[in-house]
Amino acid sequence: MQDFLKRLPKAELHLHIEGSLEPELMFALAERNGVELPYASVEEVRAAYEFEDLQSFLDLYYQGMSVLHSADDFFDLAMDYFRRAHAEGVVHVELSFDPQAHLARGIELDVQMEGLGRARRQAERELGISTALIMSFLRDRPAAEAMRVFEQAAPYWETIDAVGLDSAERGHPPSKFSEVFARARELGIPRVAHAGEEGPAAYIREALDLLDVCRIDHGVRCLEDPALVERLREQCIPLTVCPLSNVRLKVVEHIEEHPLPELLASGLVLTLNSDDPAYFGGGVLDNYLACHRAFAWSTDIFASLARNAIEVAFMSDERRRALLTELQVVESEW
Ligand SMILES: Nc1ncnc2[nH]cnc12
Ligand SMILES: [Zn+2]
Repeated sequence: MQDFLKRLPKAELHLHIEGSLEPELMFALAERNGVELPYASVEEVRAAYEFEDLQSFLDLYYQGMSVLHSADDFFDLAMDYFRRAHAEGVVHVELSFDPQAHLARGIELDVQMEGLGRARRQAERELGISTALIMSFLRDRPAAEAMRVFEQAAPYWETIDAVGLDSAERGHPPSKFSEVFARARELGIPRVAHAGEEGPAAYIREALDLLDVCRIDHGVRCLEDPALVERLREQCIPLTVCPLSNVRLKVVEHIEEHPLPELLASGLVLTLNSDDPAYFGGGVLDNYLACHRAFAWSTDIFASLARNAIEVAFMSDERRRALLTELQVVESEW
């Protein structure tokens, strides 16, 4: 099974590129940029990754990304991740990034976009990985700031595949960002949003009704509202589920208690993703393997999860056809 899961062509739809910053690279970039870290060693960083909830993780996540200064730093961050993902059989990565978190530290959007853009092109050329870029807005900061940043990003709208919504969920409902997302819609830019990770099922409804999103990131708390589950099923709204993240952020206590089996039984379109692989104990393959250990699913179920991700990804029809064929080959050879 391990071999099968590795060979499956996996598309990752929910990945914060800043959350892929491994402690080794964090130290290297801190030295490159003269940033002082509150840790003496890589081991000490890893030992600090004990989270009580989403906010306790976000505190370290924002601190960690303070080592990113130049376009080369963003390039190294993304390339480092693309190489690891490639080794796990990931063929398509949709990376989210948090422009406001970097702008607030004085790192210009041009710097962020240059580094990430260069890494995307190199990954496509050297690793054969296709990529999409999701510009995420921080829901715990003012909506007016998100709007300013989005307008400032006008020169890059063509290279942005979607806008997203992330950071501290509780107390920051999707409705706060109605205008920003309406602007994205007006421009023809697709929309996704974190909802129902720590926040209530009502936030998922809001994301659908007010932000007109085509996917929900996490969404696991939809199960608290059976009518909503039925709506998600009927409208085929995909959930980008991140099981290891949910365990590490105590959305669930143990992976065995994760609602994935119930979500599956409800007929929802599900995908498996890593969220913040450097902080939560592994990449996409580790998430597939964790589900294998916890739920002993058949190869058919894993193949259908991988197929869902390819089917709902932001990619060209030609690329989608090629990856679906690749998936079929792996399935038939197994
Ligand atoms: N799991 C998560 N939820 C919300 N915002 C995030 N930013 C990075 N990871 C996140
Ligand atoms: Zn996330």
